[in-house]
Amino acid sequence: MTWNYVTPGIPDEEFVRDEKVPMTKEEIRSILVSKLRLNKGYKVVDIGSGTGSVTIELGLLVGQNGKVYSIEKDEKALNLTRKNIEKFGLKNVKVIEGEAPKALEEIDEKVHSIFIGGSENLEENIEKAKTLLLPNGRIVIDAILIETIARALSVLSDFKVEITEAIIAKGMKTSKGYAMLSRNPIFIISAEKV
Ligand SMILES: C[S@@+](CC[C@H](N)C(=O)[O-])C[C@H]1O[C@@H](n2cnc3c(N)ncnc32)[C@H](O)[C@@H]1O
Repeated sequence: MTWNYVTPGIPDEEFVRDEKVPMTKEEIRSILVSKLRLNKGYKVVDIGSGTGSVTIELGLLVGQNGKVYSIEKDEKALNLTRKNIEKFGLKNVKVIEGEAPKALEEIDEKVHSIFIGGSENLEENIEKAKTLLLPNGRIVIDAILIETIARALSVLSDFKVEITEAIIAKGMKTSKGYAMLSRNPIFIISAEKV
């Protein structure tokens, strides 16, 4: 299927995937993208792009005058990010190969929002991300571990913070009807520069 929409929450099956590379699921992507508060022409960063699913959502939303910097350190994941960028025909993404925060040094302009989906070097990444943000810029982090919330909060005292827990269940058709299957709860930390 060709994807002709800018609505967030692209179905998971639209992406080129590999079971060894974890992907942020479509409902979670919808929430976190809304927390990034985007507009056409915005410049955004995806730290730990994995399959590239968030990068693709961001690229479609900011449009051709916007820009997405997509950072990934793992070769297999990078390969998937590139394949998905190609599949969705995006021309507004710059893929940066390497580990943040060092890889963030390749970004030579201020940005509106930064998404952190990879938790390695989290505190350092948040500190570096702060220096790249425009006024009222936002940092959004998604996490599986409750410890990640504490780590993020330890370096966000100068930001206005909101924490959301998303608990999603999906219907699975059985012979008797739909049974709801729960997925892992995900924490979404949204922080705004004040
Ligand atoms: C949970 S996955 C991200 C999933 C991604 N949002 C998606 O939908 O496919 C986390 C990714 O972040 C990467 N990562 C973790 N810490 C990183 C860092 N400091 N710099 C660059 N990549 C990082 C990992 O290699 C992994 O691919």
